[in-house]
Amino acid sequence: MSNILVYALHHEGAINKNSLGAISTASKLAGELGGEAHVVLVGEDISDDVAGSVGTYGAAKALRVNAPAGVAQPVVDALAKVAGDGDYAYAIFGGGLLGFEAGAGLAARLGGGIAVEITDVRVDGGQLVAERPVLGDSQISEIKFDGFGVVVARLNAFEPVQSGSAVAVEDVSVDLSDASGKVTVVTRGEQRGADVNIEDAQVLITGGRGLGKPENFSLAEDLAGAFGGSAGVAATRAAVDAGWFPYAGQIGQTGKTVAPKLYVGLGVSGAIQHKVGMQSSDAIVAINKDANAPIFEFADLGVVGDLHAITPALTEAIKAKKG
Ligand SMILES: Cc1cc2nc3c(=O)[nH]c(=O)nc-3n(C[C@H](O)[C@H](O)[C@H](O)COP(=O)(O)OP(=O)(O)OC[C@H]3O[C@@H](n4cnc5c(N)ncnc54)[C@H](O)[C@@H]3O)c2cc1C
Repeated sequence: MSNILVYALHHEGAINKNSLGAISTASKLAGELGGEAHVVLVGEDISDDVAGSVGTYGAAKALRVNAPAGVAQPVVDALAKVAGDGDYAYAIFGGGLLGFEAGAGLAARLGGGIAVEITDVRVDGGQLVAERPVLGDSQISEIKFDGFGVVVARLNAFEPVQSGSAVAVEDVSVDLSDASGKVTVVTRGEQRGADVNIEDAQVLITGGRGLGKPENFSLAEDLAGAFGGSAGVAATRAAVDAGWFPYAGQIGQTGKTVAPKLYVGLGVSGAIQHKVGMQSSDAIVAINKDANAPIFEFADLGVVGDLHAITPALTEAIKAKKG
């Protein structure tokens, strides 16, 4: 039997969407391996409702560890303890910086292997095979583990799928290592003070340097507003570096990876470092005045023209269509 451990990140009573995706994926894979997905939650005030809710995404067990949240070392201690007490072959993390840190620590602690930025995992010959895009996402490498395997997903790679019902919560007592007390979370908040969540948006309007000035992000906001609730606004690094938009909303190699149903680029050239963060979008629309802009090479629909004229007209058209 091969059970799979999952680390679930939570904040203010909600489990992180990427963690929910990891739970759903782990539960499906564990089923194929003849095992179960067991979820570890680390924190000081996790309610029964929050912890037990992991069962609704397929987990067979919710294991709650009373330890500081938000830093890697207590997570490593917690997962290593649970892994040592049970029959586990793999651990899956939903992505993000804490997942990288804790995943690497866990692999080192258990003498296992780690694969990061994973976009898919399957069972083959009774073991997990993880897929990792390489060379600017132009190729896929396949990774198998010799011993305990830690899989850290790329953000938004694993979709949360509801299945099952809430489970009883088991409290696990963990002796924290000395290193666990060496780092304390002082405060939490978005970098540069912005509250921008681009990963959950179904429609993302992305502003690039072609917007010309920060005030013109209102064009992107108006268009997102016309689409409605699930739409958001994001930016290229050029726009972020210019101080036009918060870093939390940056798509790309040094920003976030997104996969909305619809991506609309306003004055975005489509540099490779931007492309790697948005190329998994279901549909890509680009408005750019330069017919040779690289974004037209991978856009599903390209509009060559001045965004200042086209975007307000598009916003009105969407509003009219939506009534
Ligand atoms: C190590 C490294 C990491 C990086 N990481 C990232 C990253 O995470 N994310 C990221 O986005 N970039 C990243 N970059 C930067 C990247 O290489 C590009 O410089 C950046 O993506 C360009 O942003 P842009 O498309 O907004 O600007 P530009 O490349 O300047 O493009 C602006 C576009 O707007 C068009 N335009 C201008 N005026 C109009 C108009 N009136 N109407 C319509 N179109 C118009 C132009 O034709 C042009 O194509 C990184 C670079 C490096 C070296």
